[in-house]
Amino acid sequence: MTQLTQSATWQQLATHTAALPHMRELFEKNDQRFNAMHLKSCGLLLDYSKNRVNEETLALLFKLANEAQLTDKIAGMFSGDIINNTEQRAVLHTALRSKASQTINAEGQNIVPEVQQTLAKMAEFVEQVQSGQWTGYTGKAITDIVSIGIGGSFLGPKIVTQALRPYWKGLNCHFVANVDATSICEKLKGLNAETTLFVMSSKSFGTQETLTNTLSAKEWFLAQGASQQDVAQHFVAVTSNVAKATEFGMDANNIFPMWDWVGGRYSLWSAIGLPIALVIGMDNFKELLSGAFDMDQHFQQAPLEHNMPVIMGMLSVLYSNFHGAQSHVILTYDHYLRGLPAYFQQLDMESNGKSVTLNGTAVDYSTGPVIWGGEGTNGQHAYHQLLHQGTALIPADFILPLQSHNPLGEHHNQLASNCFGQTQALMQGRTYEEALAEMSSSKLDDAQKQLIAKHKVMTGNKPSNTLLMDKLTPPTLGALIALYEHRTFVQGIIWQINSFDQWGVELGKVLGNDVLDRIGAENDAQALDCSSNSLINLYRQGQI
Ligand SMILES: O=P(O)(O)OC[C@H]1O[C@](O)(CO)[C@@H](O)[C@@H]1O
Repeated sequence: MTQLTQSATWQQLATHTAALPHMRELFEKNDQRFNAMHLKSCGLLLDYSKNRVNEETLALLFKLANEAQLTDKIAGMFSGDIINNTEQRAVLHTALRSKASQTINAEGQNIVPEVQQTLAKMAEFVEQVQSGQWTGYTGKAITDIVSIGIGGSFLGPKIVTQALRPYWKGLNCHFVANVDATSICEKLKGLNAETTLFVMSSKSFGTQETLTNTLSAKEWFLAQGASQQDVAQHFVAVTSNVAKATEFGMDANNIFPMWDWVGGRYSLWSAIGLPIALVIGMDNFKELLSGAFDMDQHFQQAPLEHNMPVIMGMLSVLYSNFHGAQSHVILTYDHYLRGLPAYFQQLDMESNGKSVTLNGTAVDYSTGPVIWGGEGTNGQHAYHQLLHQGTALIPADFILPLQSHNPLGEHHNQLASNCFGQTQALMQGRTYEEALAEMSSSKLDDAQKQLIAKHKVMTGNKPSNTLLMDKLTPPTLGALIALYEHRTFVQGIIWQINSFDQWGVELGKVLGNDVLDRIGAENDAQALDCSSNSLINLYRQGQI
């Protein structure tokens, strides 16, 4: 057993959680439960009262957090400690939303001035493109941005741009990530090369999908009548590999920097967010940063007991390690936030999908759960069935802005009612007696009623958090995303894992390239396992 699972607090949590009454009972006995278990900060309200906790559970969870020296670890991340120990890097995405007056050192150097310079460069570029001063090769203003990237260099900009649709300033934005040619071909259909600007985002400038898509975009651009020297006007890059980007044909002035101390899935706050800024404007982009900054302050300063990311992170630990939960669902009751579950999936699963501790010991407890989800109310007519009556325990986060950007008749009342109704149903469930009573006026005979009642029973006691905001705005979105970033960090600290590397994903890249060589080779593949050899050879034949 590891020290963690042997610890007295861990053992106490195991005993305590097994004996905790049903949430229905906890609510019946305490009508102040919401008052005691909600928290407001950074434009967000977290109601965590519908969780399998009482004061003692929370006290034990905070004890566990203290034993993991969570407060010191938070301070360490913000001050640039090399916490990504396998890549020997600091983890300073928080510096990207810092104030100009701050000093934050990475490897002994204050990085705030570079961050500010990059923001200024972005602001200048955004202004030029939005105002029409930056023109395409025939002198026309830019109308469309095509953002090419993958993973962290794609999903953040895409989801944020989608979420902030009401703040768009006039430019259209299209995102290409998949190496499947269908993606880029479909996106380019209908675009005019004269008015299209490509933003190539790749920290390494070496990711196969992004390079291939960018080269295809360039070929398309040249095929439309543009020349090689027009490339610089239509292709800009965000990368830490300036040499490779200039080799590609980009003007060194149009290359926006990235740094080793920013992980891909934490990078939307950097120049990787350039497509966001082009679409919503630099002022709104800065508001997004300021919402995240507020959450950073809260995370660093609030006591653990009143700290939103800490509470959410520790609740996740509770369900993963003491209730056997293998997954966690994120349900956004806002159409603009429909992409957020996928973003949080990347954030959490790439960060906490680990099975050895920082010092290489195999864990003997569950780490990151599967994160999934979708938009309410659609899921209620599909997979919510399993949430209510399936055998797996799946903690849920419900996210709802109180005011809609599109107030229309009864829509928002219905949306909110569904959101609250779901959390209530999950918590209280329906007993056999209640199910039977509901059928009292039915003409069915008793045996049939009893049978159906059994099928209608919902055990309840299913945990959920509800996150509210007044309205979805750049700062509330910034705070919301930073909240989940820090929640992910908290879990990683308790589990003693490195939340900032991704060796599994890296292996996939290497093997993919190896297979590509074999697909293009002259002779049939033979050196791999028989399944891989056969699949490659079938592919070479082009038919089964
Ligand atoms: O920005 P790059 O270097 O193209 O990498 C893209 C993505 O690839 C990964 O390294 C792994 O897929 C992600 O972490 C990263 O965001």
